Amino acid sequence: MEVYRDTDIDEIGDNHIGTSYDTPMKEDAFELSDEEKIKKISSHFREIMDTLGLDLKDDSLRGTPDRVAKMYVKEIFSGLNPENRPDIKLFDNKYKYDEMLIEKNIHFFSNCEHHFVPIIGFAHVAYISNGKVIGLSKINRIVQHYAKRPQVQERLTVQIAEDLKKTLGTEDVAVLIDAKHLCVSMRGIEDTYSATVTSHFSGKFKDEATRREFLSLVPKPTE
Ligand SMILES: Nc1nc2c(ncn2[C@@H]2O[C@H](COP(=O)(O)OP(=O)(O)OP(=O)(O)O)[C@@H](O)[C@H]2O)c(=O)[nH]1
Ligand SMILES: [Zn+2]
Repeated sequence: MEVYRDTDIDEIGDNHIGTSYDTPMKEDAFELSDEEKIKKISSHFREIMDTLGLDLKDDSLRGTPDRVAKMYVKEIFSGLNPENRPDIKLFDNKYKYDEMLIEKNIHFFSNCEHHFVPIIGFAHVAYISNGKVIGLSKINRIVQHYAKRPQVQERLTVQIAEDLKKTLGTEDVAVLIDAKHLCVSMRGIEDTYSATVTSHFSGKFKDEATRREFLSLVPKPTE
């Protein structure tokens, strides 16, 4: 009898498992300007509304396609454009601070890439300085940058961790995300209470004691 193993999953159907944590983007993703993208999305969204049977002559609905298009490009999906990655200035760790620094309770809104409805949650991020110190708000800005993309929580977690590692020149980074997916609560299974917890620990945070210290200092995932 054939025994099914979890590792067989990538050979089943076209369920290809990639190795990259990059958001899958087309080669020509940046050929259109923001203004051109807004125009195109607006026209497609008008079609969606029209197909749903909405009267686009109504004065409240008339501007919606433009509003949605602008919101996608300039606001909730602005993190797809690498030019919008925040400028990060590092400082020397003159104070020789050698314990972990935690930026906790970073509240974010993202959107699920499967259903395009919100993911709402908290990120808790920590690092141990390797000589450089990052401005606190820049940690929040990095989280917001990757949150402003269609996402899955696993990728969001890894993208934040990998960016910080590169920026700070250290492997000693931890990221914990506790979030609610509206695609699970407002539709489908309609579970209002479940939440999703993901984490990434690398460098010194792989040590049991360091990981435990981090976990003891951030809020427990909602019970
Ligand atoms: N791993 C992972 N899955 C997610 C995330 N956000 C949403 N999903 C899931 O993605 C899956 C998409 O599965 P499909 O079966 O194609 O979609 P669906 O028919 O709408 O699924 P239901 O939500 O179960 O109705 C769902 O199970 C979602 O709950 C995420 O961040 N990570
Ligand atoms: Zn979803």
